[in-house]
Amino acid sequence: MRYLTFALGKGRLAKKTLELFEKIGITCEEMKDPDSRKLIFVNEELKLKFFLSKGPDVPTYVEYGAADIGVVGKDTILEEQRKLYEVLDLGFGKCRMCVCGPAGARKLLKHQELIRVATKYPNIAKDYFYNQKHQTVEIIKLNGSIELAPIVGLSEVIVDIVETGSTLRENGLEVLEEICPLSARVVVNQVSMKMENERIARILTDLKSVI
Ligand SMILES: Nc1ncnc2c1ncn2[C@@H]1O[C@H](COP(=O)(O)OP(=O)(O)OP(=O)(O)O)[C@@H](O)[C@H]1O
Ligand SMILES: O=P(O)(O)OC[C@H]1O[C@H](OP(=O)(O)OP(=O)(O)O)[C@H](O)[C@@H]1O
Repeated sequence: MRYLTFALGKGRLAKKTLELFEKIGITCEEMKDPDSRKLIFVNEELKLKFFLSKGPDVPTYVEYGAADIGVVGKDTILEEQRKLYEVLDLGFGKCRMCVCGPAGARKLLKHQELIRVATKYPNIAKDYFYNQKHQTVEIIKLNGSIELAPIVGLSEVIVDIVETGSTLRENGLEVLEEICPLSARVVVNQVSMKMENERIARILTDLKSVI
């Protein structure tokens, strides 16, 4: 039997993902060591391998078949636009993709003005403004602390993740429009889905029974 390989994002979703796998009897003790710098872990008995990558790289590993299965946020799936199957909503990592800014920016959106949009998610922002709202905007790609952009005058609004809303509140910003709800999803390589259908289907059934 060949190894089934799982790609997990090493950020916020990792702990809950491992807890969920543990509930269905898939454990990888080694992965829980917070001091470890090791990136790939093997469970010989179950013939499974797990590796930790940057979240946005999970869909890449899965598309190319370097991983059979991945767990990643819906935001990353939408942004990366990789060829894969999204098969299960795990129901954790819940948050929303939103257009945010100071209250005063509301009228700029309403009047479809040519505004600047700062974001870590340029593809999601483009799709929302160009295809859904038919509003021409300038997209400015940032890599983090997106809420800074409207405060320092880099952009009028941002497209970013909102979970509790604390970051917005503490910076005098608010949700202006909601783009879509987000949560952690299981993704599967398109060839693995056929070649390893039985094993993958069993894992998905087990996961569904505990979420
Ligand atoms: N408050 C939140 N902020 C950001 N992401 C969240 C939040 N709540 C849940 N998530 C989900 O967790 C996923 C992982 O987020 P995390 O911040 O750990 O890594 P990342 O932003 O993908 O990568 P990095 O921070 O290393 O650039 C996100 O893609 C999103 O789906
Ligand atoms: O609604 P809240 O609960 O405040 O969470 C949302 C914030 O958390 C994320 O940032 P993160 O901590 O990943 O830092 P980053 O902006 O540097 O990526 C996200 O980009 C928001 O800034």
